[in-house]
Amino acid sequence: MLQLKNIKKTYNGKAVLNGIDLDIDTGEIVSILGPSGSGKTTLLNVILGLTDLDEGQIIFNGEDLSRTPMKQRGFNIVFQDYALFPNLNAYENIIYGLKNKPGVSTKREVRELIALLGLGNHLGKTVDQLSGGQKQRVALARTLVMKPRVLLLDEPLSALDGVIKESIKERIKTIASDYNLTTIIVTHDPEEALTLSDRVLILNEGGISQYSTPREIIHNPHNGFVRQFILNQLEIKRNNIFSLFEGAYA
Ligand SMILES: Nc1ncnc2c1ncn2[C@@H]1O[C@H](COP(=O)(O)OP(=O)(O)OP(=O)(O)O)[C@@H](O)[C@H]1O
Repeated sequence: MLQLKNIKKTYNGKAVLNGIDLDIDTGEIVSILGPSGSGKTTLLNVILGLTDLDEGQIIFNGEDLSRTPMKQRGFNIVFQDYALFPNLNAYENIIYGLKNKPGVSTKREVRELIALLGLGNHLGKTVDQLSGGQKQRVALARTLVMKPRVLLLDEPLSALDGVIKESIKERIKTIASDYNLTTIIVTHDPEEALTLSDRVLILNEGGISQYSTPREIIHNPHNGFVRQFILNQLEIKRNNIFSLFEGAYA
């Protein structure tokens, strides 16, 4: 279990995270959802160890990691822009991290992961020959071969379109369940958060507005912000689609 206790972070005198308390069960998918500037990326970076926290604790399976350097936490992130090495092909990108830590994944495990992510036919392609969805899967594979203890994903679906988005979503769910891997995802899209996650953390101005299952958020929004920001966005999306066809059957 990953526990965040009273996490605080201030930039230039402004509280960006103002006391976040959170428990995430092992194998759970949690989305961090909120408007621009609400502190999503800062929270992700604090968990990763890229950003130091000012106050509070990060406890993983009972071990206090609050001051543990990023590399020793054993958490790993897929960045929004994938950050693949352009001079390497897909396969070389996937196994890159194993050069320094051989044996973390066996050849068989790497093969299984490549099959799971449907990358078998794309291994020889250079990065610029890969589509957005393929790049995302290579980035996921490259991270997963290192067997992170927690997987962090920064806006993993934002650059992808409809069908590809659904396919990546399903793969993320499969990975979290097959590997019992705690997965934390930053998104600004309520639909993504609600359809992908076991629980959704809704941030507003550095504080928790609601932390619940998608079902609970839909049926029992805890406050006006959740209703306004999250549910209204979904309603607007829905109405936009339905208004397109209004009168079509008249
Ligand atoms: N390194 C930094 N130095 C100063 N201020 C920062 C720094 N990083 C983030 N901030 C500020 O902290 C606040 C939260 O930023 P953060 O990037 O966490 O928000 P976010 O919810 O991820 O936003 P977005 O959806 O736009 O990416 C913003 O006001 C931002 O300007």
